[in-house]
Amino acid sequence: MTAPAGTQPRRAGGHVPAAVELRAVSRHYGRRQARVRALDDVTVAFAQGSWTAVMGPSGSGKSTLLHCAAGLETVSAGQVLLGEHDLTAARDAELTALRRSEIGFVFQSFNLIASLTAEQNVMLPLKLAGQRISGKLVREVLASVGLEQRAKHRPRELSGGQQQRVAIARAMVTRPRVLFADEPTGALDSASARQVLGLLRELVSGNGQTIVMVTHDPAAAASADSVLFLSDGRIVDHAHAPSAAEVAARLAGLEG
Ligand SMILES: Nc1ncnc2c1ncn2[C@@H]1O[C@H](COP(=O)(O)OP(=O)(O)OP(=O)(O)O)[C@@H](O)[C@H]1O
Repeated sequence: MTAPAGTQPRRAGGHVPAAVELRAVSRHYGRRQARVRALDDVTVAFAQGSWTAVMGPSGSGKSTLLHCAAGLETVSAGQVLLGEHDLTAARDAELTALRRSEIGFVFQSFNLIASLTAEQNVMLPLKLAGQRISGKLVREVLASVGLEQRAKHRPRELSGGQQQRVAIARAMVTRPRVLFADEPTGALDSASARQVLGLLRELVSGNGQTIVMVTHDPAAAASADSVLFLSDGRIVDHAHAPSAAEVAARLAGLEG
């Protein structure tokens, strides 16, 4: 199915290129009777500088979509394009390099390394990518998430919201083309969640960052520019700038 045009907004002066695009992507698990079609012929383009939330009932394929788009999972059919790179045609070494330089990933459970300080966690992707580590850049990225005073703190010395902001700084330090977020506010209280969503908004509006975010929370989804709804591995609905109440109503319709 082709996603509605709103997923790939047009702006004055022409067409906004896609940061990441899925073309007729399917992903199956298992064989024969046990076969599950987690994604079923999904075509969607996420425009540069857009923030899209992905919602749907449990098991509808949200995480599978995110993982396939980020090159963390192979697809059974179709193509995933990250800018000019075809992830589905990339060899392992190229895929690893693309994941390190072009993709940022933020998880519900933060996934920070407990023994490292905030700044060491933020440096890690640069180290892994074999890039020069600039202390100035690391300080700037930590400052951009409001944690310049916490550089030397370890994760256990930080609140959940602060840990997630370190995780966002870590994901952003390589200046990725796309930031993928899997339930980034799922483990946070509502005040910390609002702060993290405010930070994501700044990244999109201030830096033109592209964000694709899976969430179960209608309020979080309503913070994005648009919301895609999945059901049984297919895109079944799309809303542009909906309110949290509209998101909740559409989701209830799918879960019904
Ligand atoms: N490794 C796997 N092996 C077999 N089936 C899988 C695997 N991963 C996911 N699935 C199945 O694929 C379907 C989609 O799963 P996915 O995790 O993408 O859904 P989701 O919408 O993210 O769900 P939730 O909201 O519960 O996290 C489900 O039926 C799930 O059981």
